[in-house]
Amino acid sequence: MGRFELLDLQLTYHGLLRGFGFLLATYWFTWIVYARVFHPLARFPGPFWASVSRAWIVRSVIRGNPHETQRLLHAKYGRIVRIAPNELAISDPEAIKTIYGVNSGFTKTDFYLAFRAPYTRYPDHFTSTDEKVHAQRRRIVNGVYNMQSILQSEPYVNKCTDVLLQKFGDFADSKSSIDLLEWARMYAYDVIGELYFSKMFGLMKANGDQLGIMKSTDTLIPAMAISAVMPSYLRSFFMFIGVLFAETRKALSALDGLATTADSAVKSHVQASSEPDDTTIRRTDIISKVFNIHKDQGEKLDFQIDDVKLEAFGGYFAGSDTTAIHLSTTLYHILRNPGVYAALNSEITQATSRGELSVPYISYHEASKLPYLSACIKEGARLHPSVALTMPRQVPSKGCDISGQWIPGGVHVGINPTVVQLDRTVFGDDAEEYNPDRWLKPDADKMNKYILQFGAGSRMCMGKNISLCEIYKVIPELLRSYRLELLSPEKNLETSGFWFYKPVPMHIRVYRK
Ligand code: HEM
Repeated sequence: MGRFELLDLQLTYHGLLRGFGFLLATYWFTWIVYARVFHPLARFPGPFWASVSRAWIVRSVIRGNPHETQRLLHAKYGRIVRIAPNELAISDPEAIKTIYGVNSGFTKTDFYLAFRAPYTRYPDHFTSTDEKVHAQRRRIVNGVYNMQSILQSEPYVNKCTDVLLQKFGDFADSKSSIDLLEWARMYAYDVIGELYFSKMFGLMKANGDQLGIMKSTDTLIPAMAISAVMPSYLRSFFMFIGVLFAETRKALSALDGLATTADSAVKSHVQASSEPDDTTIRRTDIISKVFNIHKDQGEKLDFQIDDVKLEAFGGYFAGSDTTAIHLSTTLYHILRNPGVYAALNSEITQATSRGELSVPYISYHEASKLPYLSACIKEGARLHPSVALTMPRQVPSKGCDISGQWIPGGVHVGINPTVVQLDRTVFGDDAEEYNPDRWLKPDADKMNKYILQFGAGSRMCMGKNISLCEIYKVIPELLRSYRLELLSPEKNLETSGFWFYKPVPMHIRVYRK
């Protein structure tokens, strides 16, 4: 090739690059002018970069503190903040009903698709975005999750509590300190194992993770949360890159292990149900009840074995860490406030001596009648909800009015429980403090509708009763047998928030009473 031809080629190449650069700059310039001036959300305040690109929200989630950022944003900009070109974060407590109320017409956004397991026949309840399909599928299993049904599983929860109490006894004797969050997690995972996989995963017995199942959610949930806030066209690429990392592959193979456990749990039901002499395993746990729906009405409802397994996976993903966070942070706040701890202890001691709390197992019904315990648990959920991101919904096409502002249809809006549950107009000037007494005042019930800990409306948490059953039972059980002490009560709770609002390790010491 001659010298002039090479020069020509270089010029063409540079020309192309310049042309491409020019086009990109023009596109960005036009987009920024549109997003800032002409977009239907242009009048809403918020950080500049959030108004022009989703990169801002992705960065905020990668940093693991969207809850803190959003609180600061609302303090600076007010009740409605633009957190992405087409998305608003809302802090107005009255908007909970508008957005999440039954028949509000708001639907879950594509945010949730990032959490969906691939290749399922129907979407799982949590990620379902079609309200009609969601209502149909949820109706099939709803009865399994009402409190009456859940309480038939109390003996399985007691079994797990037994192991936890034994372990705490060992820690008391060996005078070793333990991480409250880690033990709450092992307990919550083992309960899910017992209820959905017909046996504990064995985490508490082994003093640590088994099959990598806790590590698996530690890896996958943050990745899913980051993926959920990015533009949907980038997600597959992001997930593909993720799979190149050994950590992600390990997390996925732990899920394979779980699938095998689910398979064998379901298989034992299939086998037992085909035995003629009625020697069916008469467990009254969740997997058995869900399996029985399949057995009795599977064809009519199109509820197959795979749907039974999907239910088990839902419990594992949605019901373990959420419960552990609620349990451990509530205990943390009780221990950190000596007055609260003393009052709760006295309530438990007196109720036990009056014969109102059974030995060896406190029942849910008994525990739920203790007013101060209830107040402590509600206050724990309020001050430290388990979810740290806005729960986004799409505004119905007719648009809506929120906080006195008109919001057009199609826009994504959401409320972050960690923001709204600290609202001073509802909870008072001490909203950032742990004060169970606020729930004992005569008109306290009015505050219930501003609690988003378990979501709201038709998308309200399905496993709420499972978690409440665990938490109401295990807290008085632990405090009745042991004195717990925080190792560093002066330290504030540090947290990270990738969808789940996780505290960092909280070390405690255990003493026998
Ligand atoms: C303290 C424990 C728990 C907390 C704080 C919690 C929190 C939540 C929240 C906030 C939502 C609504 C999410 C949204 O609208 O974006 C939700 C939904 C859900 N939760 Fe829970 N959850 C807990 C325990 C459980 C358990 C034990 C299960 C086990 C089955 C479970 C299963 C689900 C399911 C299936 C949904 C989706 C419901 C639907 O859309 O129909 N959760 N949960």
